[in-house]
Amino acid sequence: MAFFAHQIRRGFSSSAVRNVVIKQVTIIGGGQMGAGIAQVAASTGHSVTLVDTSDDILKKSIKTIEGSLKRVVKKKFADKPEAGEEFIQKVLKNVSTSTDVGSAVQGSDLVLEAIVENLKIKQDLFSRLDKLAPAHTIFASNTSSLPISDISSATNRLDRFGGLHFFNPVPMMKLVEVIGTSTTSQETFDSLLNFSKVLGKTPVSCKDTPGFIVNRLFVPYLYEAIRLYERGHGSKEDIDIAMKLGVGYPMGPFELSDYIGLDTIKFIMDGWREMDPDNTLFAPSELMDKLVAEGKLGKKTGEGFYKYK
Ligand SMILES: CC(=O)CC(=O)SCCNC(=O)CCNC(=O)[C@H](O)C(C)(C)COP(=O)(O)OP(=O)(O)OC[C@H]1O[C@@H](n2cnc3c(N)ncnc32)[C@H](O)[C@@H]1OP(=O)(O)O
Ligand SMILES: NC(=O)C1=CN([C@@H]2O[C@H](COP(=O)(O)OP(=O)(O)OC[C@H]3O[C@@H](n4cnc5c(N)ncnc54)[C@H](O)[C@@H]3O)[C@@H](O)[C@H]2O)C=CC1
Repeated sequence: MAFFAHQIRRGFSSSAVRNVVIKQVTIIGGGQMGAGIAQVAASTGHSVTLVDTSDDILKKSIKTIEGSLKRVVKKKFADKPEAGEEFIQKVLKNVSTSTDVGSAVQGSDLVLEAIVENLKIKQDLFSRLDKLAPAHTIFASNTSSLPISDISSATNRLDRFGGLHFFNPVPMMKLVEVIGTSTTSQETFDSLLNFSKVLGKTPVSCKDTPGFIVNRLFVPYLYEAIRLYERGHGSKEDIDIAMKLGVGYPMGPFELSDYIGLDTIKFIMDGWREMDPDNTLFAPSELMDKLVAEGKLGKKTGEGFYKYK
């Protein structure tokens, strides 16, 4: 009886496949997160295809991966620079790029999406991919805030769809949140959990609730720091120093907001406010709205709360 209940909870269906050992990975979106995940997957021996909308963006993604790998080997192969260079070349060989999602998903065991944080765009992508990818392929989203079940509803593979939420910078951050919806099969969930471990990360299991574990606690904190500054209760610099030295956070909330991207953070909060308008934790910030409207999105555009030039 317990086993049966368990099967229902995870939406075990006749179309469910066995535990998939993930070897070939397609990552859609070659921005900060997609490039980082591609790097870590390729470094752990996976064959990776990175997809974005133009070759220019993909060239930038590969440059980012190369730069990040150089930082990794500087530490890991400090006394053996030749072995370090060999490692970089081996990892880069595991990554190919494409602007054609149709061909990129052929033979793929896992399609992991890390494109813009917008439900409609993610749904459109997965709806197309559902028709193009092999039957056994697992789909996962790296969304920061959107319900996985809303994204997966655009497909016919509800049992083979879950969330894999990585943290920025991916090569450094050890956590992965693994999200199962009420229809994710146990096999799919286990495959995603195992994949995270093979990447050298520590997975935690999350319910499909807004912001999962980390962002539900973390994004309201970032917004409260901004509102505190707007109320004139502290300078950006002092708030950053206070949170670094007072509670040992490696970055202050303004530095970290710029690092993540103000568009991503604002999108998360706007979505939650729409769902729960009376929750004061989700109150907006005029300054955040203004900076995003001006295209000052943080480090990636050269300016956010601070300037980077
Ligand atoms: C929005 C969401 O949905 C979820 C999120 O991601 S929320 C954001 C979560 N992330 C955080 O909270 C990040 C907080 N910051 C940190 O942990 C640290 O500041 C950090 C890991 C980013 C950098 O570490 P640091 O010691 O403070 O600074 P830094 O001197 O730049 O880096 C030290 C070493 O780390 C490594 N490193 C840092 N970033 C790296 C990267 N992107 N790739 C590879 N190696 C990197 C390098 O070895 C680097 O040495 P070099 O500078 O000599 O190359
Ligand atoms: N920035 C962060 O700290 C974190 C972000 N995330 C989530 O990861 C996702 C990506 O975020 P970032 O990498 O920061 O964004 P980004 O803006 O750096 O990169 C997004 C990339 O997706 C590409 N793209 C957009 N639409 C596409 C499509 N239809 N097909 C192919 N490529 C497409 C863009 O060209 C861009 O290169 C978002 O869902 C975000 O919420 C998750 C964890 C942390």
